[in-house]
Amino acid sequence: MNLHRTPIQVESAVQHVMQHKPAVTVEEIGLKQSHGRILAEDIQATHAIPPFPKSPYDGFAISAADTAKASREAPVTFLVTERVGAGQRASRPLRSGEAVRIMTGAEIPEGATCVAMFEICQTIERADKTYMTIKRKMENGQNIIGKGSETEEGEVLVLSGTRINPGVQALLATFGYANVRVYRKPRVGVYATGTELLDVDQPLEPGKIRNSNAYMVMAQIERSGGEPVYLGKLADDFDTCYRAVKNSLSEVDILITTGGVSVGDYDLMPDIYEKLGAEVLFNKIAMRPGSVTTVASLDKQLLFGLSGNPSACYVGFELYTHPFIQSYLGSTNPYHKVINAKLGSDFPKPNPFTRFVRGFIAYEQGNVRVYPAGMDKSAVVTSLARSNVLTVLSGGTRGYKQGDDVYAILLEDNEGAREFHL
Ligand SMILES: Nc1nc2c(c(=O)[nH]1)N[C@H]1C(S)=C(S)[C@@H](COP(=O)(O)OP(=O)(O)OC[C@H]3O[C@@H](n4cnc5c(N)ncnc54)[C@H](O)[C@@H]3O)O[C@H]1N2
Ligand code: MOO
Ligand SMILES: [Mg+2]
Repeated sequence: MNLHRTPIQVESAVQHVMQHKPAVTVEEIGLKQSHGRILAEDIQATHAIPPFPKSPYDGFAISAADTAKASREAPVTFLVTERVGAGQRASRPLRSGEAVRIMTGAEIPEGATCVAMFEICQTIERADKTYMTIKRKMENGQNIIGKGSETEEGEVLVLSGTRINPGVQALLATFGYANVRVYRKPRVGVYATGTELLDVDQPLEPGKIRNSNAYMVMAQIERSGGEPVYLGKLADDFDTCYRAVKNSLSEVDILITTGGVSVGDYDLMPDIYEKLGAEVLFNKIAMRPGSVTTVASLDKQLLFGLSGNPSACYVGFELYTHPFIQSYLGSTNPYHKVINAKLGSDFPKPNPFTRFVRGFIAYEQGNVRVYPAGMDKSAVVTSLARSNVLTVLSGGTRGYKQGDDVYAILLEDNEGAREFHL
């Protein structure tokens, strides 16, 4: 076991991971299932919006020219010939002196050049006929949503690589995409290693703990857009772990293990990578927690050796596995967004390595503040429950004070970012 590892910088570790370009594949899925997926095709307007001139109001479709002389003193009267609701069409073109009672969204009848809202018109019933009077002049085109006024046919509206949000889904439906081409989700296998691990449904035993990492990581995979595949927990036995890891590689696109990456007697992952013939991209990063996060590559597949310590495991996933899953998804914004924020409370402990403090965001009097979510130790699990940001405290010899300017990495913003800089 080589006890001396050379730490690399966080950004450089991210680059090492992201230099691996996975072979993305595309699948076609139903529109209803597409929310949150990444588009693998541009969305082009298959027709103009609106596809016909339509009324934005409930009112009367008339010819504006007929109102040229209308005034309070001299109202103009129209014969109401028919009524059209949205989805209906007038039976014939409108003639001068006629009005069609029209509802919001209905097609403007031929011959009509404006719509007068009900509120400015008066309706009169006389001898079985309906008339409408108006006391003001209307303009040509007034209250008409013109054909193609929103978008023309053929316009590219959403680019491939974009996440499908509710608005994109509305566009897909508008243009008749009953099915849509999206990038296939990578299957991300998860093994939790550790002889001390109990299943969730097992009672506590002396010296043992329940396996929380696997469930945490599976939720992180889902949050990042991947498909988690739980492969189980493994006792710290070399042959068992080696065989399990080797055999699972053909079943998944990406493999995550938790635990066993440090320098302890039962930390088996370094030897497993060696026996597999995998190339270790890095096994020490200048960060806390998660400094022992290890990533190895084998036949174009990446193996993420996340730490066993829950907070270290969590941070290692968000910094390195998250963008890789996103790049598997063909996303043009694979990274978490990094924003400027003010530190909400003092953080007196200095650290030579950059810290990624699990925290939460608050908006106070127009300021974005970030607060630590609880105890800030690698072995801690409780603070993770309240975390939605990683506050970045650059390494150095000083602690941080309330109000200091810091970066915060947003974990629950699903738009992402094109680049990642700290
Ligand atoms: N001599 C040194 N010791 C350690 C170093 C070091 O540089 N020199 N690094 C420390 C750091 S930093 C970390 S982080 C941990 C990393 O440990 P491992 O990744 O090897 O993980 P394990 O030893 O397997 O477990 C560590 C810890 O986490 C608990 N654990 C493991 N799996 C789970 C799970 N699925 N759910 C919940 N908790 C889990 C395990 O019981 C241990 O308590 O090493 C330091 N040591
Ligand atoms: O890798 Mo350890 O989490 O730095 O604490
Ligand atoms: Mg260990």
